[in-house]
Amino acid sequence: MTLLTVSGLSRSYGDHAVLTGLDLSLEAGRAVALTGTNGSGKSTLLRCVAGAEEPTAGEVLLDGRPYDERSAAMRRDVAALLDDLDLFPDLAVIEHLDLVAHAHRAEDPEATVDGVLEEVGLVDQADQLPGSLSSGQRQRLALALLLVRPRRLLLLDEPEQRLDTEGARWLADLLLREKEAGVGILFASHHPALVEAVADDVIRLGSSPDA
Ligand SMILES: Nc1ncnc2c1ncn2[C@@H]1O[C@H](COP(=O)(O)OP(=O)(O)OP(=O)(O)O)[C@@H](O)[C@H]1O
Repeated sequence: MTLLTVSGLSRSYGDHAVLTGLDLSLEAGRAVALTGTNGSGKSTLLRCVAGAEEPTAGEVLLDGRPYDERSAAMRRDVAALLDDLDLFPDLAVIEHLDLVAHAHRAEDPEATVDGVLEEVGLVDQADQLPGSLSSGQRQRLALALLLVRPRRLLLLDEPEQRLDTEGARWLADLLLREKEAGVGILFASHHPALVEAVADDVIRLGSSPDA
């Protein structure tokens, strides 16, 4: 069964048609990259798939069924890093991770959180508040929030942003490991090396060449 199927997806803002009749499918353990110029519709597509935005036409199926973000069971399968990360200003890094791990009933939340802090390189920042993090550390926290919860589909909007060179390589390894674990990944990126390393298929939105 195909993990994610998007068919005939269109999204317009007024008379500006951003996406018209887009089709894609993604199998478990594979990755599809969305590339294209600024404004070509990558974030719009990810937001429509995540249920954060209503498509003008078309449908999004998860395991062959219409994706409904009101269903807790379906939400559990889909972990998204979009452009809208909201953090609690008075909860430390580790408290954010604890909260999400517990909310998603991770098997051993403490061990999961400790392992993820190590994985994303935030052990020394575990007790810091979000406002005191560097922008790259904040991005690492955003990624960590995906890793402490169950997931079968990752939706990632420019996951490489604000990461240093080593961080970008780590991210590629991380996403390859996610694929090996059977997770499907749909991600938008402006980072050719990440796309090359991780994507099985590339969908280029818009028509003019990417920068
Ligand atoms: N709420 C909105 N109202 C009007 N226009 C919008 C809205 N959201 C997005 N757009 C427009 O839709 C187009 C696609 O935007 P989108 O953010 O999907 O592009 P993108 O490919 O992700 O770009 P980038 O590479 O800059 O992240 C842009 O022209 C944008 O201005």
